[in-house]
Amino acid sequence: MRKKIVAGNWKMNLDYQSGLSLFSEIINMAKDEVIGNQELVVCSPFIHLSSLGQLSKNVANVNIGAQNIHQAESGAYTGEISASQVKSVGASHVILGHSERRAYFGETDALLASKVDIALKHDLTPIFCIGETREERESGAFFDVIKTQLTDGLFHLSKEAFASVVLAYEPVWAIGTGLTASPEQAQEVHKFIREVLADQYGQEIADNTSILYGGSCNPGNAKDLFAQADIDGGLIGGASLKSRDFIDIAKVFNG
Ligand SMILES: O=C(CO)COP(=O)(O)O
Repeated sequence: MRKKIVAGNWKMNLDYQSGLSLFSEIINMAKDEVIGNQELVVCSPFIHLSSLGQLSKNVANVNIGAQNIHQAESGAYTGEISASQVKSVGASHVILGHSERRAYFGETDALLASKVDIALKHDLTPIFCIGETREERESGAFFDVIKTQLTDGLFHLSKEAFASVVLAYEPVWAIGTGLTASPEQAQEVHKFIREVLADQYGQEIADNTSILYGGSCNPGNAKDLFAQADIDGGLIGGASLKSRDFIDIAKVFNG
């Protein structure tokens, strides 16, 4: 059975104290209310990570992650943060390939491939994001776009290395727009992704890879999305900034 995961992406929100308060609420609610085998991951800004690492030390079902890392080991890269640095404060995950990083920071598939490598080297689980723009959806090119993102960003990995990767399908047109992919639209792409994985790495890897959906996911639509055969959880933006909403989304997997 592949892992069910609900990950929050706080993006560039929350000052230090507000982040700590939100995270404290999340772990308290998770202890009382999240009773299945699902895993929660909170991907905060770098400034919070060390403190969240302390707060979540003994909380089995809540992990923390970064939203980016640099591709080099260390060195003269002013303003950047390395994989080993985020690992050292307790992060277990890192979001890579988010469409905002691709669009606003020029992150290419080739750059992302090297970020994936350094993440895995430091035992960080990449939550690797893929997804098409509105134009690519409307032109019908989206299957090709997604296959290229997978191929160029990830398929240099060995089967053993790929087994540690989590995927997130985030159609760009659904991010922060309130416009969610329908469960059927999302399932169609998730199923396609799993077929591409099976071609590349075999059926067992394809069956064991968690593929999350992201894009205006909220407590109102999570149940129908997560009920789809190939959707294994969510990568949540706006709704992860409210403890009640984030926990309610995670509770869909309580069973
Ligand atoms: O980008 C996202 C998560 O990484 C999705 O953001 P929203 O849930 O705010 O649409």
